[in-house]
Amino acid sequence: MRLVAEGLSAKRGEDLIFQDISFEIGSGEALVVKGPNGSGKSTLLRVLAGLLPAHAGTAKFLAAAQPAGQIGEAAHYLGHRNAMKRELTVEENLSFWKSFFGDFVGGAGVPVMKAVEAVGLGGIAHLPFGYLSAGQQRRMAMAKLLVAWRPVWILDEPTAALDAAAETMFAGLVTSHLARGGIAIAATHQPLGLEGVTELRMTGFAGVMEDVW
Ligand SMILES: Nc1ncnc2c1ncn2[C@@H]1O[C@H](COP(=O)(O)OP(=O)(O)OP(=O)(O)O)[C@@H](O)[C@H]1O
Repeated sequence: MRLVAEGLSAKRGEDLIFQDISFEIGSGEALVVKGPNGSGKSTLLRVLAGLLPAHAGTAKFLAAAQPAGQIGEAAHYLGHRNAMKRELTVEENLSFWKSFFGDFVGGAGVPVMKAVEAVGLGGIAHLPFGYLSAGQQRRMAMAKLLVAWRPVWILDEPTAALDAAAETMFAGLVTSHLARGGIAIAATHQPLGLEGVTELRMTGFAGVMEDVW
């Protein structure tokens, strides 16, 4: 199983945000995307997840005995927002996502209550999501990654609003995911505590019209 990006570039409006990004990562590997504010990290992740079109280049998910596919179909995308309904309980939210996503070929998600325990919040799944603290909400958004199997995790600032213990917990989740043969791509300013990751440094062309450079 591999992700292969070749010559990717993306625009926002008329502005070219980045150009000619290529990388390849395989099963059990992680790519950490670094760079200053506005350098295009979130834009790159959104292109990889299929939420924005690439201006040029390709990004493919390749697995044995399957035709090359879009990465988004094989991926969980955890963006800046948690994508949970405040009025529904944690359990209701996670049950919704579990049935909505279903499992991608080759793996199975864990039961909702196990996912809640895995993020260290067993005992509060009956509460409306909106009652939780910012850090607890982020942890519950991470539980979403566990309830349905997706080989690829695309994570945008996953540990923002988390305390040190939660950062360690999250590094453990990603390490387990990689050990299961998964792939992770994370944009972050904070160290994730993962070993053996490939780093992609964005420099960014934000605000520069294409014909200027
Ligand atoms: N809808 C849009 N229209 C025009 N420009 C945009 C749009 N969305 C983002 N941009 C610009 O694209 C550039 C890259 O933004 P992006 O969010 O990808 O950066 P980032 O590296 O993730 O930043 P941060 O570290 O602050 O999260 C920024 O200059 C931003 O202003």
